[in-house]
Amino acid sequence: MKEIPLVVMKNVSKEFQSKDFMVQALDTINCEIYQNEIVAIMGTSGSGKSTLLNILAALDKPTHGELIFQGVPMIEQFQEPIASEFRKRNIGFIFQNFNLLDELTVSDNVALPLILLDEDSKKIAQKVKDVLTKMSISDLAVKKPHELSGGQKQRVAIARAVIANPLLLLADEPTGALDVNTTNDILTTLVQLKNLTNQTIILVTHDPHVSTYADRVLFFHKGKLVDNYINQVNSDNLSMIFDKFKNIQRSYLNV
Ligand SMILES: Nc1ncnc2c1ncn2[C@@H]1O[C@H](COP(=O)(O)OP(=O)(O)OP(=O)(O)O)[C@@H](O)[C@H]1O
Repeated sequence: MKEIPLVVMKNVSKEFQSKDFMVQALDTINCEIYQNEIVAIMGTSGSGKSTLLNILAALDKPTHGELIFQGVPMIEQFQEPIASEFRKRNIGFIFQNFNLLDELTVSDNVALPLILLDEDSKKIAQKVKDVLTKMSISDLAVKKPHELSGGQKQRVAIARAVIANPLLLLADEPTGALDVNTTNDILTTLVQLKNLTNQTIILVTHDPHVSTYADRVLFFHKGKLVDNYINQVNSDNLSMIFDKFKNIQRSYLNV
């Protein structure tokens, strides 16, 4: 039996109309994302990556086309207050700059999504304990974000993103502020998380090395989905991804 995709995009387009001209941020995107996949999104600046993440998170609405989430067309999910309810229940966010609240402890930062879901405080305490253990950061529970390294901050942010068991994790340059070793450590953690919990992760990156950790790489150019590379076992994926990205950049620069 064929697996039902977690997300289906059918002819999804997004246009931004300003006073004098129109920007085609996304142009007729057709794509399926499956459960338990890590999908990397690469593309030149302005190719529509952030617009795509915003639409997947119901922070913005496509101008044309259809999004189907778990087999159900998203219609009212693009309208508040249903949109924020949809996000709370289904989407976890990971950002380049972590977006932790400085005045709260690690535990309180991680608890936030469950507080927003009005969960019982005893349950929250147990879930926070469990997720901190899973992320190997139990020893950081009472620290404040300013006392942590970049890698530790991102681990806390990942714990916060997954504590409510969202179906989809959206990560915008999750390792953009980290050094190479910490980047590898965080990406290995995301892969383990995916294997452990069947998590689906969509991450935007400019870095071909980061994309080698994904199952699949989608390449965007001028709002179009122009290529799709499946990482292979025992293959030089880095060179393949690097070449594809370079070609897209070349055509962008017209050289
Ligand atoms: N709110 C908006 N109003 C008008 N134009 C917008 C808006 N948001 C994005 N755009 C335009 O849509 C296009 C795609 O933008 P987007 O931010 O999705 O690109 P990106 O691939 O994420 O770029 P980057 O890698 O630089 O972050 C760009 O031309 C951008 O200027």
